[in-house]
Amino acid sequence: MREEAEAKDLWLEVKNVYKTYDGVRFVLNGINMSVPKGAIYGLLGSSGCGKSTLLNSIVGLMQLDAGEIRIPSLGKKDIGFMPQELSLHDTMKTEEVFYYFGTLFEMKKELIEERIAFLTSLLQLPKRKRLLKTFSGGELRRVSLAVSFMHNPKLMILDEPTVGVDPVLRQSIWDHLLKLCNENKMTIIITTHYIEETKQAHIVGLMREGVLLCEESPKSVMTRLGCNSLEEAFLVLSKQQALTGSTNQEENQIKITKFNKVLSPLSKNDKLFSFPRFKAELMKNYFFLSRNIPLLLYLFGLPIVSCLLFNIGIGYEPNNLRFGAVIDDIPFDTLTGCERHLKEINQSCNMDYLSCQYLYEMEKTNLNLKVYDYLDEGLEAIKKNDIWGLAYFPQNFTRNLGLRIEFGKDAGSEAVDNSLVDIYLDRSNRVIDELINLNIRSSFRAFIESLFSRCGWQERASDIPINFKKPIYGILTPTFRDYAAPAIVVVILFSMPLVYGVVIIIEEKNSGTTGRSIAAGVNLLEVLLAHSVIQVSLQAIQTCSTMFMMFYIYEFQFMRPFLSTILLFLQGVTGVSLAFVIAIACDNLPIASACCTFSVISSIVLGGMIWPSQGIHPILKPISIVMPITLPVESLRGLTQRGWGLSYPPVWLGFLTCICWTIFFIFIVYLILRKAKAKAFLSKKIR
Ligand SMILES: Nc1ncnc2c1ncn2[C@@H]1O[C@H](COP(=O)(O)OP(=O)(O)OP(=O)(O)O)[C@@H](O)[C@H]1O
Repeated sequence: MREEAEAKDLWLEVKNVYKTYDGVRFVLNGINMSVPKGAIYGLLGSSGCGKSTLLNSIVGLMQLDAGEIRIPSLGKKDIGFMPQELSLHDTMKTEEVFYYFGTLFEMKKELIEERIAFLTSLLQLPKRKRLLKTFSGGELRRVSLAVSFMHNPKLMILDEPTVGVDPVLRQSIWDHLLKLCNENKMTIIITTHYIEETKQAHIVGLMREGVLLCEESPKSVMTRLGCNSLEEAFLVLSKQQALTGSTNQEENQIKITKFNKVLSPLSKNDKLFSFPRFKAELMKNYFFLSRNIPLLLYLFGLPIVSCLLFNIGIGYEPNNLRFGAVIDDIPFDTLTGCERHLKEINQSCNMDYLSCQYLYEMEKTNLNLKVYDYLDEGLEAIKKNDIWGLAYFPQNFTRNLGLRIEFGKDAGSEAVDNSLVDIYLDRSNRVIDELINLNIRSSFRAFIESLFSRCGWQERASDIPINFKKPIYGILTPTFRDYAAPAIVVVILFSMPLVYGVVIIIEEKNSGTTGRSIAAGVNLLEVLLAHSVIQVSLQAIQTCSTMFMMFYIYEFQFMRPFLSTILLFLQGVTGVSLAFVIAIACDNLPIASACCTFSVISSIVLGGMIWPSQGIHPILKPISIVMPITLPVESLRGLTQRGWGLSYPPVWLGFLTCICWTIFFIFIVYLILRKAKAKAFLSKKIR
């Protein structure tokens, strides 16, 4: 086969190729094409006839349904490809684009500079320091054309390079192409809408509805059909095709099911990994990131802002909670009256007005008391949301409580029953309800302690006989913030790379940048490795800034700093690898965003941030345990709050979880990429 093509001196042969996107209509419908060495091959056809599909299939970015592409003597490095769309990051400068492709093609710096100077003058490119996003459409096409010339390839594949270019420049591009063919024996395949300009080509292929209607020199086709222009010849051939109806869509449908999926030889890379290509990718990612100030602010600012918000917004006790009281056992009907009385009793052992004494302690908490005259009035206030609850002191409360305190176990049941304070609550808000409950109990203890102290009785005898000693781990009075802090740190570091990675990779994919790089020789391993290096570096910075905020500025308990840092870093790497899975598997940004949101929300809900994983429903428990953040959160608690080391199972299980998930995600990425379909998918926007 190879010998056959070489014998004919063909650089490229396309044999009987078929391609359908929807399984119904054939965009390429049995195309045969032969491109001799050193020729300009003009591929002509109306919009949508399949030209770009054919070119993309030739450079290996698309899978064919049947047929064969033969490129016997050329590798990826020998091809210069200019896709129909720009497929370059528009936040890069012209010179950066040149350096990116130059590095990728392993060109020396001097040679790159030489080519920049030459191509800038030939194609009248704008200044090399300008960002692509400031260019007009025509200027962008010229830059795109220039980079495909960059490395003096043997075969140029140009998809509409002259669109939007003024006629004089168009002619000079054609002159240059002819010169390259004549002097350098370069072979060029060029598609264009301007049919007449292909008169200068050595061969024209006229394409319609996925079929090549003819393939011969412009002169020969015009002579054969007796036409004065190529435009006219194309019209005649199109009419003939319409009359014979030679597209045979149904027949082909049957044929194709028998064929295997076909890829161009150019889809293969010479090496699994090349350092210059990796370096070029790294360079491109760096340029992209360094130009994107909002993105940088997001990446470096968000961990800090999240920590700030967490510390400002979460865990502080709600204060000024409105609470009512109805006092039926004493003549004072306002708190002011109570206060006046309390001043009178001063430090004495006074057993009068005990409801007042209790309310006085209650007011010292974060309850904002309001006294009502009647119980109904107070209950109405709860219903109207004026107060969160109400304490009702029945008649003779003071006398009965006094009896209860004085006679203890000998106090009669009447004294016990009538010394109760009735509490009515709006329990619709669990957190506030718990807080009010706590305040009611703690102020009662304070009131009894104060009474015992003033009466010279053993103060401690009034307390419940339970003594909380200094905690073995943790602090004496932990708050919700202490509980949630390790989880929020893990969630931040897991979700940050997730969002960033997915957005960047999908954006690159959809803009065709990845596809163009792949056509130029980069492989997906290099693309992902370059992204990994950038992401892991960002991850390291984000880990340090998050830890600085939480453990240095906000002084959360922090033991085992080294192991904690490693764990958090690994957690971020898990996020990066999950980002790769989502970005490669998902078709578009909204679906990918939904996947990210789901991953983050399920991690927060099931990962032990809001509620301990030990209390999760038995059905969800196994899922919760294997979630990427559940065990790492426990591990971080063990490290920072208990000072445990790697020998403790809760600690090493966290590390193991991160490592296992990372390996699993990388394996999924590998499986997806192994499918040739993914290659076409990655470049689906290259048109
Ligand atoms: N990814 C895709 N999924 C589905 N259909 C597609 C896809 N890409 C192209 N097509 C369809 O295939 C047909 C051929 O498209 P192609 O881009 O190859 O045409 P073309 O000849 O290059 O057109 P133009 O000159 O306008 O660029 C069109 O009808 C187009 O809508």
